Amino acid sequence: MRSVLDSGAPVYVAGHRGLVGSALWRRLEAAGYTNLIGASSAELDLRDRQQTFDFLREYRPAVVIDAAARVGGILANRDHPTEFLSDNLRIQVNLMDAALEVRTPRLLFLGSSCIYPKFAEQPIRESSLLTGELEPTNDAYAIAKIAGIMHVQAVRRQYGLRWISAMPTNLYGPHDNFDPTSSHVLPALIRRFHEAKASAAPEVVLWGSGTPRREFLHVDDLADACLHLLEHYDAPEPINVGVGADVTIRELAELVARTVGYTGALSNDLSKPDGTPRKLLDVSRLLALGWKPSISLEDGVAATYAWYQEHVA
Ligand SMILES: NC(=O)C1=CN([C@@H]2O[C@H](COP(=O)(O)OP(=O)(O)OC[C@H]3O[C@@H](n4cnc5c(N)ncnc54)[C@H](OP(=O)(O)O)[C@@H]3O)[C@@H](O)[C@H]2O)C=CC1
Ligand SMILES: C[C@H]1O[C@H](OP(=O)(O)OP(=O)(O)OC[C@H]2O[C@@H](n3cnc4c(=O)[nH]c(N)nc43)[C@H](O)[C@@H]2O)[C@@H](O)[C@@H](O)C1=O
Repeated sequence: MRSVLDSGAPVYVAGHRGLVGSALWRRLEAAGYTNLIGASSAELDLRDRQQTFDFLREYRPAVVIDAAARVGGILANRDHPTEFLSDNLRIQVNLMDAALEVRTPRLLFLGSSCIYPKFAEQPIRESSLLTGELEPTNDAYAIAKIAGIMHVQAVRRQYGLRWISAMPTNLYGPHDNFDPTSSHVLPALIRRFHEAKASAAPEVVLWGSGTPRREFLHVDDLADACLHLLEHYDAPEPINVGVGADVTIRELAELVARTVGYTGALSNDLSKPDGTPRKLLDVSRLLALGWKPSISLEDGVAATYAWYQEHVA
């Protein structure tokens, strides 16, 4: 019988048109996978239980990667907690219940570093989960993700399926969301500096104080790590995925400004939230599995800016 990780095995990438899903698709294709399955949210709304069960019953994937979610930056999370909770719970519960019914042997659930307490000890180990209060701007989203981790653990315990969870740090790359209000900081700054340069604006405004620290992983490295985990990781605990280093938002802005070629001033809008002061992941468990990132922040920002110029600007 074919192994679930053979290149001919049907692999369903939920959310295959998004930042993460499209990178997974590229990585799986590059690895020779020939039987990839995907559906847009217009074709298959994973919040709809019947549609989700019909889809999984038809395709019976050997591997499911859950990269479908309602995702957004700090303001989208702060202002739409109801949708971030409800949509994400429904998407992941429907997907996992349907995958359980067809006994999908291997499933990777993607969470986020925001599951950890706001003031977790740095770098954040997986064992910090549920040891303190969450960051209020994204607590609803974090609770949905924590429920997903528990869902994976429950299925493993009760049904013996080899499902796993990974917790990526902040991601960026091609096919990101560059919308000025709903996006994450890195694509937001690429757009803002590009537009400021084009209009010769004297200054660019950063949300918040610029002092929070964030860790950024290029999405192609994340996709590579996901494949590595599907091949080498099989345990109930979620596993962190990051680069093991972080920068301040001010430092990130200076890097993006240099990349874009913007030479004006930087100022701060202190009416916007800072969010978590720091969330550097401890990635020692991942490194011990023999994986490491290969794209530096400088190279990744340059490549993402080139992609933005070609596809969005
Ligand atoms: N971006 C980041 O910095 C981080 C992301 N993650 C996690 O990675 C995963 C993917 O995020 P990312 O790629 O950034 O997000 P995107 O917003 O780029 O992509 C999300 C994908 O989910 C699909 N989707 C959303 N709602 C539905 C629905 N109701 N039914 C079916 N499909 C749906 C979308 O489909 P369509 O395009 O067809 O509408 C889209 O392809 C998420 O679980 C997120 O939590 C974790 C850490 C950081
Ligand atoms: C991935 C992660 O993403 C979110 O958490 P976050 O890390 O706080 O995300 P962010 O990228 O939006 O902001 C990072 C920092 O950057 C500052 N900042 C400056 N200027 C802009 C700006 O223009 N846009 C944005 N978005 N932020 C800006 C901003 O004020 C903050 O201090 C959650 O959705 C969470 O749920 C989650 O999982």
